Amino acid sequence: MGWKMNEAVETVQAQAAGKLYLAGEYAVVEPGHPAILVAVNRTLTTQVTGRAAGEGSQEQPVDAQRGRIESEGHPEASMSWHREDGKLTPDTQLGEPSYLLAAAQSVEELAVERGLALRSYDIAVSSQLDSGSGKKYGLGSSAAVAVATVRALLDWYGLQLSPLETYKLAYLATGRAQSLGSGGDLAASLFGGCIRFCSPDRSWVRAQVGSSSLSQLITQPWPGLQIHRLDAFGPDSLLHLFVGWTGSPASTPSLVASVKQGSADGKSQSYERFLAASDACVDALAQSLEAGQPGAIGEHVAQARSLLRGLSALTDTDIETPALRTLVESALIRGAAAKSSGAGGGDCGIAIVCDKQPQSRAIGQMSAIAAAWSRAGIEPLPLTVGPPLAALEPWGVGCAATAQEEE
Ligand SMILES: Nc1ncnc2c1ncn2[C@@H]1O[C@H](COP(=O)(O)OP(=O)(O)OP(=O)(O)O)[C@@H](O)[C@H]1O
Ligand SMILES: C[C@@](O)(CCOP(=O)(O)O)CC(=O)O
Repeated sequence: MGWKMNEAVETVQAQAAGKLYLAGEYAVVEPGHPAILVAVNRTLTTQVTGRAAGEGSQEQPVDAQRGRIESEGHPEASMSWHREDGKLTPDTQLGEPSYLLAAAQSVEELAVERGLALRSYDIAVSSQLDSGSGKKYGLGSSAAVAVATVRALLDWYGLQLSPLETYKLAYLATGRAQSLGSGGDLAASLFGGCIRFCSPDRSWVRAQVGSSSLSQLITQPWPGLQIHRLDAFGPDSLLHLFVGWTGSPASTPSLVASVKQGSADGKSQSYERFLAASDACVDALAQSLEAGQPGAIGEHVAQARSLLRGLSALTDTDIETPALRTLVESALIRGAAAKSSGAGGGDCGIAIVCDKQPQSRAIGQMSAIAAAWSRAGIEPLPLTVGPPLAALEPWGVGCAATAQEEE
């Protein structure tokens, strides 16, 4: 992030990373249940540029302010805006709720609470998370657009929030556009690297929204929410993440809704068993990732896969599609740990390979997996785990007692 001065037109920009789930999918939607996520080394950038003199200039009174929001490849989220009663409002009604708009409106609401004058500006979003030719990879583009836009506009208005407060603001913003996800995607996108994440109690958060200001809400502890850094996939790590794309996009909200519905009807005991087993599996995997133990990593990734297959059968939801199964099995027979990533139903699968020594056998193993995937119509994506982007407490001994946000 930074300021560029250009004849009184100010520009500020912020980036957010794409994400992938390694384990704990679906369980993490329930408050307090953990998942492991990584940020990838591809980002989305939001740029905010002040309007020069003329119509909609930032010097004009609030109600005369105007701007344009443009996201490359996303006409549904691009719009011209004006103000109604001070609120940033699209000139024409949008066909669907917009994460980008919700992010901008949330930061402005905070700015007003903190007594700042609203200004007018244009927003431009560019992304490395879609292919540009309409391909959707499942790298968390909606979370990244929310995080990058919140960060850029906070900077634009000179509002200084901690990373955790910024996370909460992005979570509240996305809740205005969609209300089913865990918020793990936002955490990976904002904090970068590899994290262990437990979702906040969404109904508690929702109940606070009416009665607390944004300022109060983002500074309060949130029950259930835990975000810790995992020391895995760093520059000296022997672990490598490998990602394949099945070529078919999936709708996370409808898969999550299907699992919710399927786990409700008289199946609560089996679902509770799934949650408990997932918690144990995620924490065992977190430990083995931090310790860099290939055998244990393989065992726990296999267990996470098998738990998802059980959930799939329990709830009649197609999580590991035939293409994902091919992706996983062709990585397994080449010695990697592998499973679907995220909600499944398409999108991406992951494989983890481990060098015996730095740069030893993994390169050959990875090219064998890439070749097998390509032959099977799976596209290997040239991704690695991205660097940490904001400071976080490490996970580890005693972490349950130091959970950041338990009341
Ligand atoms: N670059 C972007 N700019 C503006 N809006 C975006 C952008 N990317 C995604 N969105 C919005 O987010 C919503 C969901 O997008 P999409 O299904 O592609 O991704 P996603 O939620 O990130 O899914 P996944 O987590 O599987 O990647 C859509 O309404 C879309 O308009
Ligand atoms: C199924 C779920 O646990 C993971 C979804 O991951 P993805 O967006 O499909 O990569 C949902 C969530 O955590 O919001």
